[in-house]
Parts: sequence; structure tokens; C-alpha cells
Amino acid sequence: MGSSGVSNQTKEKPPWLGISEPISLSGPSQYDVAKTRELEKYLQEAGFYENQEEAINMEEVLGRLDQIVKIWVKTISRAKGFNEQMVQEANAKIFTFGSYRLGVHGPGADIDTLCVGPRHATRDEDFFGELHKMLFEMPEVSEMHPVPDAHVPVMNFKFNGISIDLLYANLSLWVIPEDLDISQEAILQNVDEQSVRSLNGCRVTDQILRLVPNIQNFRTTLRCMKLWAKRRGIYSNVAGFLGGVNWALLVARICQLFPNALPNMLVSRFFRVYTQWRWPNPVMLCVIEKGSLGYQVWDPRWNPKDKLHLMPIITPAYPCMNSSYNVSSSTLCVMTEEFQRGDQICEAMEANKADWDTLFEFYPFFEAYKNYLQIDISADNADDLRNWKGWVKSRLRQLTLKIERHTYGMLQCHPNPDEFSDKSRPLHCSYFMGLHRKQGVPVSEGEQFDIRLTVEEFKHSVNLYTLWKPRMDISVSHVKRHNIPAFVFPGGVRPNRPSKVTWKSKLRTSGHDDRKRKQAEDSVDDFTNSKPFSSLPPSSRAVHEDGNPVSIASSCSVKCDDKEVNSMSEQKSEKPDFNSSGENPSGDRETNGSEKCNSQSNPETVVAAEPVFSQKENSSSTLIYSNEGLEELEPAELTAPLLSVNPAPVPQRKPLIRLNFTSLGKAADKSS
Ligand SMILES: Nc1ncnc2c1ncn2[C@@H]1O[C@H](COP(=O)(O)OP(=O)(O)OP(=O)(O)O)[C@@H](O)[C@H]1O
Ligand SMILES: [Mg+2]
Ligand SMILES: [Mg+2]
Repeated sequence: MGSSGVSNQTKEKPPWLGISEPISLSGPSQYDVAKTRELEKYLQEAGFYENQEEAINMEEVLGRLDQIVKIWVKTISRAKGFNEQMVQEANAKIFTFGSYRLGVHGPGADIDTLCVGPRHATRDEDFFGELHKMLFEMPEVSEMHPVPDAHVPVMNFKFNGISIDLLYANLSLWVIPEDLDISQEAILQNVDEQSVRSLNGCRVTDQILRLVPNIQNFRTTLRCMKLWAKRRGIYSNVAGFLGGVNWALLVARICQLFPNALPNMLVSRFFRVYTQWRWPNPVMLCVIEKGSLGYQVWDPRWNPKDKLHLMPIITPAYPCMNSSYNVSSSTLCVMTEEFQRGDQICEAMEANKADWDTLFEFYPFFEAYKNYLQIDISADNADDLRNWKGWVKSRLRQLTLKIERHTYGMLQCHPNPDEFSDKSRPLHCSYFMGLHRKQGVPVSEGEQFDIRLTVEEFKHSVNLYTLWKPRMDISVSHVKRHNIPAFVFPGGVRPNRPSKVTWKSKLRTSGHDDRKRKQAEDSVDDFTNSKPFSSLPPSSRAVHEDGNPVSIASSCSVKCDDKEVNSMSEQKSEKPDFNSSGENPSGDRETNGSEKCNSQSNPETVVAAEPVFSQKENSSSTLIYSNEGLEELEPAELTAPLLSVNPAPVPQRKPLIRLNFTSLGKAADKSS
């Protein structure tokens, strides 16, 4: 396949797993063994492993589900007039996938399951009809929520209190053998697209387990990264960050690159590699096979949509797809900053100046900005609220994109993936987004942002929900940091004074002279001090007006510079090299940072169609903007019309309500 990621040729298997040689074959030192033990203990104490009782309960639930689908398939076969022998032979089977199958599910995580049924057991009539009815009537089943029209149709429900996602694959076989192997490509023959996508949940999970050199080390590292991502507020596919499968794939690739490393090392290599990764170069665990069945695979050379992906993380089972298409320029920048923070902390840990607690600190979202958007939703009953929540949550990404677009990228949004509830207001919940001005653009006097129209447009689109019911309401308001409602804080109590002590400032006061110190002090505010985007050069925070994702993504990967790479404490042989697919198939580890960044050296690559900026280009755009400081928005900045955005005159009120998109928004609410 050369260095191209897409191939339909079979080649002799290399002695390593993955599309390139490992970066390092080094094994653990005493320090790594001790640190890994510490990490495992930390994860245990954080309650990130299920207990014995939960594990048994889950197994029982899965056993019950398997019995139920077996009864179901016989029932519908009989109803379709099959003779008794065929009824007895009729079979269906439950497979698990996702974090449960990977062996990394935490407490409260769902169990992802797939029901595989024979050709005569149809999706609409039999699965979403009869099986839904059977489950719905069972006393063990609650919160049943079928989504037959989803991209991957699913039944969500709780069985004995355990959340289940149940997908369906309608195979072309008349009889489903109990030992069915779904890893074979042939299983996808003559099945509908929904079944292909549903089967792929399992096929991807199984492939991941096959493609990592040591499953136990992979699991511990993935548990660590999942806990870390949740604490840092970047665990959510729907919010535009990454979800379970994305984190699994990122970790799996690190495991391939460092096959003999223990989890402690893998965590630090994770941060080092992804701090330097040149997005949108894809992360892949294996070559993207074109296959013989004609399904579209991810390939930005041919598929215009794939070119728009900013942070491609490719699934390893045919048909290979990008699992992280929701990532936007803002969320990519937030994650890049978090990778940098992780990298710095791991380095500080090696110098005994930080510990696992430091790494896992919660992201202080409500201290990070001066301005927020609060999105309140409510409904008439619990069922309606659950549906309404699901819908609104899936639309919030559109609000962030609209705001960024309508303010020409000058106003950026940082979504908080959590939902918050005020206990005194049942059937109500709130979402929040941090707002901040894009860095590097000189502030013009009196410049303000008017996002009323944008908010109206968003609410209008949300209210087009096809299952909308009376009293499914939404309102969007602007809140200043000091007016953030108390119910968002732990225990419902607003902290007296936001803590400004960060792990870096602790280091400074303890006199630790770390290599980043100068940089940290030069920076107006480090991001761990609650102010996002301050440590990236201004160009990296720019959202281009034309929405060109390539330039955005490239500018987000500016950490891959000489200074950064040369300052790495590790030996050269341990450094990751990235060629144009973000990988190092040549095994040449002598290249320096700027060479690694030059993705245009090989026109054959998967991302050859993507212009990737060289370091030089990044540097020069840095020079254009001299303003490194973080300017937060003042309230008035959110109000005055940006003429090109809001041509309609906004009625003046008395007294002038400077933050009045809230009041306008509420007036236009369906509810009012
Ligand atoms: N965006 C996606 N692209 C491809 N496959 C996906 C995507 N989202 C989910 N899946 C499939 O569905 C599975 C379950 O998704 P889910 O969001 O429950 O993640 P998970 O890995 O189980 O993590 P969690 O512990 O958060 O549940 C994934 O492992 C993956 O196979
Ligand atoms: Mg899951
Ligand atoms: Mg799930």
C-alpha cells in the first residue's frame, strides 16, 4: 500500500501491530511499575471499576436478554406461519460491544448490545414492533425509548436498573448459528445499511481488542483516559468532544506505538503523541481496506464530506469510518489544550512535582469564563423531558457552530457536556456554554456581539422537533460568571472565592524550575488557571471565516514546533515521528520537529488532498497577531448589532437592556 492508508491488497503481516513500526520497544523501569500500581489504586478508589455485585447483575441481565430474543424469534416465526421444526430452529443472539465488551465500563455506563436475527425477522415490524412490545410489558424494563429513525436505530431502556442500548442486525441467513462469527466481511452481504452500522459496533470493538499488543495494559490506560476526559469535561461525542470509542481508538494506537510500555508510560506517551499530532491527519489502527462489497470507506481524497473532518479517528473494521465527525474547531482546541496540560503534568510527575490527583483535577468550567450561555429546557412529564433533552442535546452543537459562524469566529463557545438540574425545579434541566472572544484579533473600541438572531434561529430549529409536544420549552440566556446559579456547584453551594491555585502555580511557589516555567509566566494566564486558549498562539484559535476546516485544524496543531520537540526530555528514539498520515512507517526517528510537521512530502497519502501548513506558515500567522492576552467579553460586547449579521433593527427598550437577547428570546418562546 506504500504509505497510503487505503488499500485493497493483502500484504505479508509485519511483526508489529498497526500501520507503522513501534516508536519504542522499551519496557518499564522500577519507577513505571510503581507509578502504574499507584494509578490502578487511584482508579479503584475513584470508583471506576464496577463491584462484584454489579458485574453479576450485568451478566444476569445479558443472559435474560439473550433468552428474551430467543423467545421473540420463535414467536414471530410461528406468527409468520413457519412449521414447528422451523420454529424450533429459529434463533437470535445477543452480542455485546462498546465499553462493556472492551472490559472498561465504569459504574453507570450503559451496556451496548446487538441482537442478531434471521432474514425473516424484520427491523420495523418484528424488532421495533413485537420485541419492543415484549420488553415494554416486562416489569424489569423501564424508561423504554425506541429510536427507529436514528442513523443507528436503537432501543434504549433499563433492565433491572441497568442502561441497555439494543441495536438490531437483520442478517441474510435463515438460521443464526449459536457460534456465529460476525468478524467475517461476508456477514455484511445483502443486509441493510442500518444492519451494517449496527454490526460494526461489535466488529469495531473486537478489532480493537485484536489490534492492541497487551489487552490488560490497554484496558487500564483506557480507564485512566476515560476518567481523565470526564474530569476535564471533554468526554462527549454529542457535545463535539470524544466519546468512548474515540478514546479507545486513541489509546489503542498508543499501545501499538509503545508495545512493551506499562499504563503509566502509555498515559504519558498518549499526551506527548497527541500534543504533537498534526490533525487532520487520521489516527488509524490498521490500513483502510476498500473491501469487496462496495460500502463507502473514509477517504478524504474522494469524499468531500470526509475532507471536513478536523480530528479523524478511523474505525478499524470494514467499512472503516471516521468516528469523530462531530469535532469542531473550538472543541479541537479545547482538547489540544488538555493534551498539552496532560503532557506537562506527566513531565512534572516524573520530577515528583505532581501526582495523579493533579492530572485528574476537575476542569473548573464555571471559573473559566466571564460569560456563559445558559440553555434551560423543561417539559410536562419525565418521558417528554427525556425525549426533549435528547433532541436539544443533539442540537446544541449547532448553536455553537452558528454563534461562531455568525460572529465570524470572533466569539467562540466552549460547551459543557454535563446537564444540570435545579432540585427545586422538577422537569427542568440546564446546559451551559462558556463564551470567549477569539484571541489575537485586536479589540475595536465599542465592538459588541449581538447573538439574539442566532439564538432565535437556533430555538426555531430546535422547536421543529417532529415529536414536539406542548410545554416542551427552551430558553437561552446570557449569564455572567457571578450570576451562575448555585445548583451547578457541588452540593448546590457556590464556592466563596474561586480557587486560583493551579498545579502550575503550586510548582512555582515550591520553587520548581521546570522547563515550562518561563513559558507559563510569559503567558497571560495558563489554561489550568481556568482561561482557555491562552497558551496556544493566536493563529491556533482562529476560526476562519470561510469555515475552512483544514486551516483551522492545521493551526490547532502548532505545538509541533522545534522548540517543543527539542525540549522533550526523552531520548530521540522515544519521540514519535509523524509523516503525512500522522505516522512513521519509515522508522526514521532522526527527523526534527519541523520536518515531521511537513505533511506535503508524500502525495500518496490518505490526506494528500489536504493542504497542511508547515511550521513556517504557523509562525508567520503568529506574527500577524501580537496580542497574546486573553480578553474576556464584557457584557456590552454581547449586545450591539454586528451589522452584517443582524440587518433588522432591534427595537430599543427603556431602559436600554444591554444584555437583552435573553428577554427577546423569552418573548419569542413557544411557551409564552
Ligand atoms: N461515532 C461513532 N462512530 C463509530 N462507532 C460508534 C460511534 N459511537 C458509538 N459507536 C459504537 O458504539 C459503541 C458504544 O458506544 P458508546 O457511546 O456507548 O461508547 P462506549 O465505548 O461503550 O463508552 P461508554 O463507557 O461511555 O458507554 C462504540 O464502542 C462503537 O463501537
Ligand atoms: Mg457504552
Ligand atoms: Mg451506548
